[in-house]
Amino acid sequence: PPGSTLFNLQVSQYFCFFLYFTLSLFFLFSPSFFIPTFLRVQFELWDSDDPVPRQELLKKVRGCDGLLCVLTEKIDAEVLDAAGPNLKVLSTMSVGFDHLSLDELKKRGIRIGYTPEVLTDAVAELTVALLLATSRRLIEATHEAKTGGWGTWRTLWLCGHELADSTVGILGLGRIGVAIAERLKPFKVKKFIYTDVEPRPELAEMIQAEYVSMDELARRSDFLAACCALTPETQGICNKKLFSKMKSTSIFINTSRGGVVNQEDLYEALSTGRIAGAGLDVTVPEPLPTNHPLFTLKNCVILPHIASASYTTRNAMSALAANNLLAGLRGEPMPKELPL
Ligand SMILES: O=C(O)[C@H](O)CO
Repeated sequence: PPGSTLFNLQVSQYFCFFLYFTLSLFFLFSPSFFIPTFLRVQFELWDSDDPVPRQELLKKVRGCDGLLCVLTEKIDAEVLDAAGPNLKVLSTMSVGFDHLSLDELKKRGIRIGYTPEVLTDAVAELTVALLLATSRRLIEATHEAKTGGWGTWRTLWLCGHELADSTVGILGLGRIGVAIAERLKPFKVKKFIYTDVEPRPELAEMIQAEYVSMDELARRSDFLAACCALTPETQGICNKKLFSKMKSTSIFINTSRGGVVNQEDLYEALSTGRIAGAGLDVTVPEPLPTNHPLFTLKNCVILPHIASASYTTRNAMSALAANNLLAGLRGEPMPKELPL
């Protein structure tokens, strides 16, 4: 009878069926049903490997709902003002976010996607390669071999420093620091030490790393790898004070951001033999001018910011960046969202 639970149940069953049927027909005959979501987004592509010129970016970003950028684009108040109030999502194809004005983005309620984890293996691998190239003087050695410097076998010629029995220090322990240590362990490293704003017990346990002060990190490390993000706190943190405490046989490696190093201080430390060598994948500025003093040093190996440059990783980064953007535009949780 009307009013009873059974009636309500039947009515709601009929209603659900009707709804289901109507919606099915609608989707079946709606052209948009056959179009994947990404095609329903209108987008403009900067189809070049060179960075988009600033003026072009300021012009093209106007009225956009989302923006996908790489680390060469400085996303600051000027870009966000040019974009206007439509902009809801920013997706950067990078794990680093020092090119983004976080305060400005937060103020405007713009969500941010980034690409951690997918590049950890590639960056760790390159860091190890750079460390070995620097400590075993590979670049100098190939140069000597090619240019006639290779004479008879000589006892101390091109001797470097080995990892076996060494202490490796990590400045800023995160996923990448752990991945570097995991790869270095088979080289018979004796001890891993690290410093950070606070101890990171879960990560440290994975590599049996000891938490130490910055001073101790400098004094004890035979190899010191900077793996920290560039923040106002870490800006120029690898400076004269740090280098002056390091062993004269130690090797400094940086695959994080050039801004964490005071390059004048590093030049002095390297040119005076205060430390044995440095391997840098990142510098300030990028590209580093070819007449920069650091390029004159044999004990400094400089790479052009290629730590994540493997086909697999760059593909994974771009897919993740696109998926972050689409999820953000749909108002859904992003696969990797930067908490603000
Ligand atoms: O921040 C990053 O993602 C790296 O520096 C480049 O891959």
